[in-house]
Formats: sequence, C-alpha cells, structure tokens
Amino acid sequence: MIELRNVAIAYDGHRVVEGASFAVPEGGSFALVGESGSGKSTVLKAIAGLAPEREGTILVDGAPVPPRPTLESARLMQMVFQDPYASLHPRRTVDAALSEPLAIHGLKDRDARVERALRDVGLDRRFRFRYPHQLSGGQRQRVAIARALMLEPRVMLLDEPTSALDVSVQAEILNLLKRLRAERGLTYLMVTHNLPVVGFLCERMAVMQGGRIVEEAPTAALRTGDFATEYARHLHGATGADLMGPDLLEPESVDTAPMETEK
Ligand SMILES: Nc1ncnc2c1ncn2[C@@H]1O[C@H](COP(=O)(O)OP(=O)(O)OP(=O)(O)O)[C@@H](O)[C@H]1O
Repeated sequence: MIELRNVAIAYDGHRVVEGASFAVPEGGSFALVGESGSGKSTVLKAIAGLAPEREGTILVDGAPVPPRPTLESARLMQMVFQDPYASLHPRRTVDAALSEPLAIHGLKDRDARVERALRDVGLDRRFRFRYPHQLSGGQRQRVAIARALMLEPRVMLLDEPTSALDVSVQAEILNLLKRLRAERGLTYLMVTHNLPVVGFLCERMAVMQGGRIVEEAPTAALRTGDFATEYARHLHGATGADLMGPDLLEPESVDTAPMETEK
C-alpha cells in the first residue's frame, strides 16, 4: 500500500532525508522511530505531498504520489497530527470541521455522515456543535481522527498522534486507532518517539538516524531488545521500552470504553 524506494527529501536545497526505502502492506501498521530531527516527520510529509523537494519513488496503492496534495490523494490518505488544537480551526464547530471535507468533495448525506463519524470515534452527538476550546485534548483528537476519516481513506499517516495527551487519554486514543484499523482494514504509518506505542499499534518499525533508515525490524524486537544495530539497541534501552513493555496498554480494553458523553 505504501512503498518508498531510495527517497531523498530536502528543504530549500538542504537534504534532510536520504536513501529511505521501506514498504507497508495493505492493512499493515508501520512505525518510524528515531531521535528528534532524524527526519521521521519529513518522510510522512513527503508521502502526504507536503514536502515537494524530493527524489526517488513514493508509491501509495501502486501509484506515484503527486508532489502536492490533490483531491484524489486526499481520498486515499489522510494525516493526523500531534496537536489537535492546532489542526482544528478555533472558530469552527465540530460540525463544520467534519462537514468541510464532504463539501469539498461534493459528498451527499452530510448530516448522517457527520453523526456516524462522531459515533465511530466514541463521541456523543451533543459534541457536534461544540468549538474546539470546549473539548478536552482527547475529545479534540477524536474529532481530528473523525475528520481524517470523513473521506474514507485507506491510509492514515499518524504524526505523534497521542504524545500531546495525558497518559490515560493516550491509551483511549490508541485503543480507538487500533479498533478503527481493524474495522476498516486501514493501513497506518506512524511517527513516534514512544516505543510502547509502537509495540501496541504496529507490526514493523524503521529506525531513523540523521536522515537515514539504519534498521528495519519487527516490533516483536521491542520485547527482546533483539536489534541488529548499536543505535537501535541504544534507542531501545534509552527509552526504557524494555522495562515498560508493549503490554502497558491492554488490548482487551479495546471497545470497552464507554462513549464519551456530556461532561
Ligand atoms: N519546514 C522545514 N524547513 C526546513 N527544515 C526543516 C523543516 N522541517 C524540518 N526541517 C529539518 O529537517 C530535519 C528533519 O526534521 P523532522 O521534523 O523530519 O525530524 P523528526 O525526526 O520528525 O523530528 P521530531 O521527532 O522532533 O518531529 C531537521 O533537521 C529539521 O530541522
């Protein structure tokens, strides 16, 4: 579903990613990890068509992605950012945020689609006419996820989707992402610093350092620390992922959280 072959990406002529290659099968979930500035978000942006200075091949669903987002690419893939407060317009209601992609794409049944989208992310219909500042961080991220799903994309590009949230809320959002992926057969590509999150949500991971992918491994390696490179072992040890373990988040809690209602 996603394939990169020898991709290089630059900002103003200055290369920040080089020789990036990996593939994510349809319905798969893949993580890009690595320290700050290693180029993870840049790779995600290039796939979304938001980093136009690039070389090499980027294919999504078998087709080259355009250097800038198009209506067609927006239906195929959507991005969810770290800070939902920044990605939602402060003076637009939830209803407006969710309706906008439908209007742009000329889709009908807006009322029903908005209500269904709210339900799908576990929000009561009374949230529909709220403004972002009237929502908690977790509720805002639910709205951002609902908005990303309005066009029924097949690929979700997730840039630190839970790192701005409190730990307990993080688990709820991760469970939601896990359920949505299972229900819809979505393909996830996620950028994060948080290795337990990777263990919970992803099957494979690529470790980036200084703009290059230095190792690709199954996320099962997070349990054993069985990485090929010194750098990946260092990253694994430094974050304490081996101590916390991917079991930190209980898969059993998927779907058991009650729908968020008026608070
Ligand atoms: N819009 C931009 N213009 C110029 N340089 C940029 C831009 N965005 C990122 N960079 C630079 O590109 C390099 C890679 O940044 P990127 O944000 O992709 O790293 P990252 O691994 O996602 O880091 P973080 O985990 O902090 O988000 C960094 O040196 C960064 O300063």
